[in-house]
Formats: sequence, structure tokens, C-alpha cells
Amino acid sequence: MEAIEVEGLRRRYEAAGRSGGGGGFEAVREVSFSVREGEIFALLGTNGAGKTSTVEVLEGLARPNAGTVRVLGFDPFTERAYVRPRTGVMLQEGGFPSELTVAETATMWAGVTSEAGPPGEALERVGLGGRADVRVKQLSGGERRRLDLALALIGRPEVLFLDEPTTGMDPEGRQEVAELVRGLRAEGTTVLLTTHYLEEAEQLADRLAIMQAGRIVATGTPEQVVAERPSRISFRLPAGVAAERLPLGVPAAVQGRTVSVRTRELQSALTELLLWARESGVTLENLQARSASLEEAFLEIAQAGDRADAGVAERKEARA
Ligand SMILES: Nc1ncnc2c1ncn2[C@@H]1O[C@H](COP(=O)(O)OP(=O)(O)OP(=O)(O)O)[C@@H](O)[C@H]1O
Repeated sequence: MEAIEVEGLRRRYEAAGRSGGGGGFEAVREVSFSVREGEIFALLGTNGAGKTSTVEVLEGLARPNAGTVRVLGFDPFTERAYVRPRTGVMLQEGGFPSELTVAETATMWAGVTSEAGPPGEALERVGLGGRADVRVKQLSGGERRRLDLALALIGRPEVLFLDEPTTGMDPEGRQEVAELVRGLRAEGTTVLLTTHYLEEAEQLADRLAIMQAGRIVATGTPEQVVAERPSRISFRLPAGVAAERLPLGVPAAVQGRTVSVRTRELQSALTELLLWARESGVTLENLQARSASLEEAFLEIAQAGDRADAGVAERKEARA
């Protein structure tokens, strides 16, 4: 069953001082995706792509301008009473009173959460068990994110929204949160997260969507998104061999003595290259062949989007 369903979602911010009609800014433009029960789904995109604007609608904090959104089968805005107790939300800025201690904050939060578990258990889970008596204002940025996460977990949610959960954490902290999120998935929790750490998304997400200027421009499993991008072969140009003599059908870029080739046919290009090297009696030093990473795929998509935006701006200028 689908835990989250988004169909044709649009969200517009009205220009200051006016409502309805034209003007304003459309931050989310016809976004559709779904997240299955027990799945980890990552929403990725450059700054301002529309991730938070989308997630806020799913959290019931804002009403869509168009389209439909369902969380556990309910409208999170109009049927908030059914959805809210079953979801956990970790916002980008928790904003809790900084004079309270970690334990007091968790206890206070448990008091306003229906079917809350023991606050201490949630703190232990995020590795803050030993920091219970520390005031919130004395926590590091990464520890505050952990506290935000503990609060999101207190109601033992079926669906968990994590908006940039690991921002400000050191690599070890990020790894711990990744482990925790995997543990939650094993228990059947559905997780929707936004992140700027692409490696994190690649390792953690069952499926993901990349947003650009309010639209989804790529979606699928991390492997599917990456598979659409060319792989890369690189090696040192053997002494006495001119780059033009290389057998690769695809244009190779030569920088200094390093040759790099981008290809969608990694296996056949590599076979061709290795056969040529054997026949020519040359050694290809520093030979590397690898599929694109999610980071490369992301950058390529983002740059293509920027070029498209520039094209639109140019056309608009030409018409003006
Ligand atoms: N309250 C608001 N009023 C007007 N415009 C807004 C408002 N909130 C966000 N925006 C605009 O909507 C766009 C999308 O913002 P959003 O915060 O959803 O992006 P994001 O993908 O979450 O970015 P980030 O990665 O920086 O958090 C941005 O251009 C932003 O400036």
C-alpha cells in the first residue's frame, strides 16, 4: 500500500499584500510521486528547488494550491486529526526553548504527543541518553538535530518526515542517523527525507526524486537514476601514443596525460580499449572504470536545468 501519494501538487506563495489571482511565486509545479509503506524515499534538489514547500504540504502545515495529497490515505490538511498522531515531523529548525534541558524538552514534547513512548527511550535511540541534563542552548548543532529527531520519534510514528536531518552533523553522527533510519525501516516505518548529502541518499533511499525549480526531473531507485548517466573510464596516455590513435569511438578528453572517456556502454568500451592495449603492447597506467555516482548524476541534471533556465531567460529577453 502507498503511505504517501502526491498527485499534480502545486504550491504558490502570494506576493506580499495580495492573495489569489496572479503574481506571487509558484514553488511547486505539478509534482507527483508516491512512497510505499515501509520505504525510505529521498527528495533531492538544489537550494530553492521546492523540497520543503512540498514536504510542508505533506505534513499538513500548508494547503496545496492544486493537486491532491494523501498520507496514510487521508488529506493531511483537512483530516489532520487522523494523520497527525501517526506521523513524526523533524523540521529544518526545531526552535525549542533553549533554557530547558534535553530531558525536559523531551518530556514536554511527550506531554503534547498522543501515544508517546518514554522520552528517555527516544533520547537513547538518537545517542543523547548521556546528555539528558544539558541545556538545549549548550548543545552543538549536530546534537540539536539529534534532539529534533528524538522528538519526531516520540510518538512512534508510522510515517516520518525528516527535513535535512543530518545537517551540521559530523560524518560519524550522519552514519549513526543512517543506521537509525534503516532500523526504523526494518520496523515498518515509512520515511520521507530531504538531504543535501547525495552519498547519504544513495546509501539510504529505496527510491528518490530529484527536484529542480519546482518540478521532479528524475525519479527511481538510486541505481536507475544513476544508470541513465554515462560511466567514466580514465587512464594515463601511454608514452609514445598519440591520443588520436586510441580506439575509443567516443571523443576522449585529454588533460595533461590523463585520458577520460564518458560512455553509456561501459563494458564494450572497456573491452575494446583493453584488446587494443594488448594488441599494441601498451600498459594503461592508472586505469579506472566506474559508473556515475548519484552526485555526478545530480550535478549533470542541475546544470542541464540551469542551462534550460538561461535559455528561457534569453528567449524572454529576445521577445521583449
Ligand atoms: N514563505 C515564502 N514566501 C515566498 N517564497 C518562498 C517562501 N518560502 C519559500 N519560498 C520560495 O520557494 C522556493 C522553494 O523553496 P523551498 O524552501 O521549498 O526549497 P528547498 O528545495 O527546500 O530549498 P533548500 O534546499 O534551500 O531548503 C524558493 O525559491 C523560495 O525562495
